[in-house]
Amino acid sequence: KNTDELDAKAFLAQYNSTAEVVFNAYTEASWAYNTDITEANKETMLQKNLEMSAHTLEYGLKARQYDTTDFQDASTKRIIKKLSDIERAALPSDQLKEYNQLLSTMETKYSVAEVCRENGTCHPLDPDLQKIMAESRDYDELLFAWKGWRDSAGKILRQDYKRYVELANKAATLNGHTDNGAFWRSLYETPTFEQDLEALWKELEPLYLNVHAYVRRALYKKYGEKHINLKGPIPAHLLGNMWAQTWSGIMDLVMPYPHATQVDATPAMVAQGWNPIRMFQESDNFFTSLGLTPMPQEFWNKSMLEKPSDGRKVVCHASAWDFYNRKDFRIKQCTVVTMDDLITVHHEMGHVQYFLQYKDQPVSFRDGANPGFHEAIGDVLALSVSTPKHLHSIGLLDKVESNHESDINFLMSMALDKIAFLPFGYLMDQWRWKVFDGRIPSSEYNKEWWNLRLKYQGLCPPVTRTEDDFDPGAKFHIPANVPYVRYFVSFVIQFQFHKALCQAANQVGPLHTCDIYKSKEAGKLLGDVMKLGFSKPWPEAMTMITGQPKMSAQPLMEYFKLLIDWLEEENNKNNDIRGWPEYDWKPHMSN
Ligand SMILES: CC(=O)N[C@@H](CC(=O)O)C(=O)NC[C@H](CC1(C(=O)N[C@@H](Cc2ccc(O)cc2)C(=O)O)CCCC1)C(=O)O
Ligand SMILES: [Zn+2]
Repeated sequence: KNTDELDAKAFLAQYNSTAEVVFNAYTEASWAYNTDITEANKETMLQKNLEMSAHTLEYGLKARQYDTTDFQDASTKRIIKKLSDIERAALPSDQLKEYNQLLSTMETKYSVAEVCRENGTCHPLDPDLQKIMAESRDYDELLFAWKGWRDSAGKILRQDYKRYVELANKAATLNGHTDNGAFWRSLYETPTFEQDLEALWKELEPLYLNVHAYVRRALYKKYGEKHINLKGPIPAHLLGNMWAQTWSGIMDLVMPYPHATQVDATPAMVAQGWNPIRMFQESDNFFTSLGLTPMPQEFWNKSMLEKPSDGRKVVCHASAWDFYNRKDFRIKQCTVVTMDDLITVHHEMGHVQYFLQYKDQPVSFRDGANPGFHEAIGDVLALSVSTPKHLHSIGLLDKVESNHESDINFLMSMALDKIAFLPFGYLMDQWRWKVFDGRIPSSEYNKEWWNLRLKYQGLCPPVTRTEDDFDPGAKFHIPANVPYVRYFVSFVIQFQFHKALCQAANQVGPLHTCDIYKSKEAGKLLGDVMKLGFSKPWPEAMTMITGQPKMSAQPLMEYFKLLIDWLEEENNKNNDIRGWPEYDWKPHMSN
């Protein structure tokens, strides 16, 4: 083994400069494919992916030659260790080709899927089916979209997925992991990661049960006892979202005080003629108000901020892209003019801000401190933007009342996204970790999916599901091979960051009214952590922001304190039970 540290540093310098070229070539090809799905673009992307894996293999095998035990430089040790895991490049070349082919096939099938009516009109997920799921209040119309999407996008992926699992696991074991889920969890460098997550969930579950009970009562009023059992799970297609992962789509059905102030800025955005560019400029303005970096001109020139109208097939699922040349950063988003998408704009811009802040790190450190950090940045700023005070300041709410009823309305709208999301963010990778480690065989993919959906979210399918279905495949991240527990982590830590930044900004008053807009102190705190990238273990980054190294549910619960007390009282008044003891109840099925 080579113990020469200077030799290792020279090796890493060579890695870094060659990696930028190879990663850039692949990212350009992937962008070309994602923004114009054609066979030719797919072939080019697959070719560039193979070239990137060849580079990873060559340098990974060399990295493994070093014994870094006595190295002085912590960064050199850290990069050598990271390069030594060569992921899919460990596969024999024919299986690597098969694996890459599977991934692009699954993502393509998902992205081009649509649901057709008897009259022949067909609906893509974006924007058609998403709009139906958020806006329709017709039980059967919702069922048409919900079942149709799973028939068109989920079902057809089952066999591809089964083979993908085998190859992903093979690559993981060739890199010394027990399975692919263990590899994914290793990115958090936290031996107690699973226990920590379970402890957070146990702390937060009572909040979710109160929101679930309250929303179930509202849906009971709307859809009646044929479709809602006040002691049972909620049919999964009634929550305002295709996956019931966020529930703000049904805010109109659950608003506690309909006569208090509105919280939805969408009508004002539309009335004032906002367009996608304006939404991104507004977000850029918020970031620069904190003293963070403005989007470079190349971002505005090369991003795809709207669904193309020239008939091109694109991957509409929003995403942020680092082209690994320290200059080129883009967002691809089929933006629609709604408050929901203004939040997503901030989420994606948070990724690009992170790219900008760590762009001068070695390539191996151009990542979040952990994947949850990368997901949290944009959402932290969105917590300030979402306040009635801020929306009023940018002309999207005509009046702001700071009274109890308006507070409860606002907190309910936030809870329908942030609290409703927690069980979904947690269960997605519980299902995948069990698939990867074999606890869920392919013969039980769908049964176990619905067991987790019942256990954590208290949902049931509106129609019978069988193993002919593959409902997990109907959620982007599953066919797209994108881990998901990062979002659960993000939804917890973003409130820790929000609290810390509000303190840095000398904001007084309750956490849910804090707006860090224009605070250079808050911006510096966040910017300094983003500059680190992946160069330090994430507890160090957590300590830089919050003064302590752990994930904590306390700031989230502090933020929602008023609502938690109100819900407890309201659900008691209605004699509503928390949970779904009649767990095997099934909704009436008309057809
Ligand atoms: C090249 C590349 O892939 N880059 C990565 C970023 C990176 O790794 O650098 C990336 O852009 N990933 C796409 C993904 C998109 C979105 C998403 O999928 N969100 C989750 C969960 C959620 C839900 C509500 C919410 O408020 C926040 C998150 C979902 O919708 O289920 C869609 C809407 C928001 C974020 C993303 O941005 O995380
Ligand atoms: Zn994200």
